[in-house]
Amino acid sequence: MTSSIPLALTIAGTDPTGGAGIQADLKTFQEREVYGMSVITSVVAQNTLGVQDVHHIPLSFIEQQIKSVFEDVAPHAVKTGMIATPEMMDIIADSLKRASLPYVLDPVMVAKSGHVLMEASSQKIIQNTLVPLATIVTPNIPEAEILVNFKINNLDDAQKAARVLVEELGAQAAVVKGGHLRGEAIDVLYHEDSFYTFPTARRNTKHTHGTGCTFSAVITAELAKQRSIVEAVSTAKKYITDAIQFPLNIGHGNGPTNHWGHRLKDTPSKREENEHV
Ligand SMILES: Nc1ncnc2c1ncn2[C@@H]1O[C@H](COP(=O)(O)OP(=O)(O)OP(=O)(O)O)[C@@H](O)[C@H]1O
Ligand SMILES: Cc1ncc(CO)c(N)n1
Repeated sequence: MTSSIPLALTIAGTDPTGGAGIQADLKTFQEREVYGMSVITSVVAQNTLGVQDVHHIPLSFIEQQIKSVFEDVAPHAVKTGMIATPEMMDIIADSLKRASLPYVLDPVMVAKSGHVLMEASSQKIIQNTLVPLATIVTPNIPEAEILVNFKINNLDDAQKAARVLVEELGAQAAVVKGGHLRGEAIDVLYHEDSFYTFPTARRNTKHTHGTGCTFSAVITAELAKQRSIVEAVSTAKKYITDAIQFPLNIGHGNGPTNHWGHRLKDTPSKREENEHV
């Protein structure tokens, strides 16, 4: 039975402190009023200070989780986050090919803390298996550099990378996120022969754990509602800006963003409180 309620699925790793991975995705789906579902690839012992340990879920069990979801509650859009090994990529690619639905690929490689979340041997595999299936791929600057194989030092390079991801590597659209460049936080989208830029002021904060997961989860939620790619990226940029703007100050390190930040921007006292943070 097909549902009129938008349904989104995330296939990713976990963050027990709730700022990144599956937990961030589900919070984001909920805030965007989309019913959220999740398939876990790796259980990660991590917090705002870093990654302490990783336990990979056996391949057959990842496959079974995906089967359980699709046999009962077929999603309208899916995203993938942390996929650590080439073998996991292969089985996920097979499932996505069978399902044929909007697919957001967040090519998670390294956590903000510097911990590697994707085996080096997977970096080439992701290029050949998952990028060509993506409705949109959402790398940060270091991830884009690995995928396109050149350095990105400025906006021009980011645009060039977004175009390569589409025209040479086969994604339908690509947004290169500017969180790691200097100056304004500018994201660059390339889709249907056109560039779109989404600039915001860079917030001087250390609480950016899980920004990429949250950003791609919004895009997934919006695609589940059948919004266009440009509209979905624009909504994601606004949502993550609000989530960074109203920090929660949780944890001893790089804390999570505020997934309900978008609800606070119309509250004058909250806005003033955060104006100078
Ligand atoms: N300091 C900041 N101020 C404003 N916007 C930011 C800042 N840092 C990141 N962003 C925005 O957050 C979104 C995610 O970008 P970013 O490059 O941080 O992703 P990421 O590195 O994949 O995140 P993570 O690995 O922590 O999940 C983008 O829209 C980016 O422009
Ligand atoms: C599980 C997971 N996915 C993605 C990231 C990147 O933010 C993270 N830290 N942990």
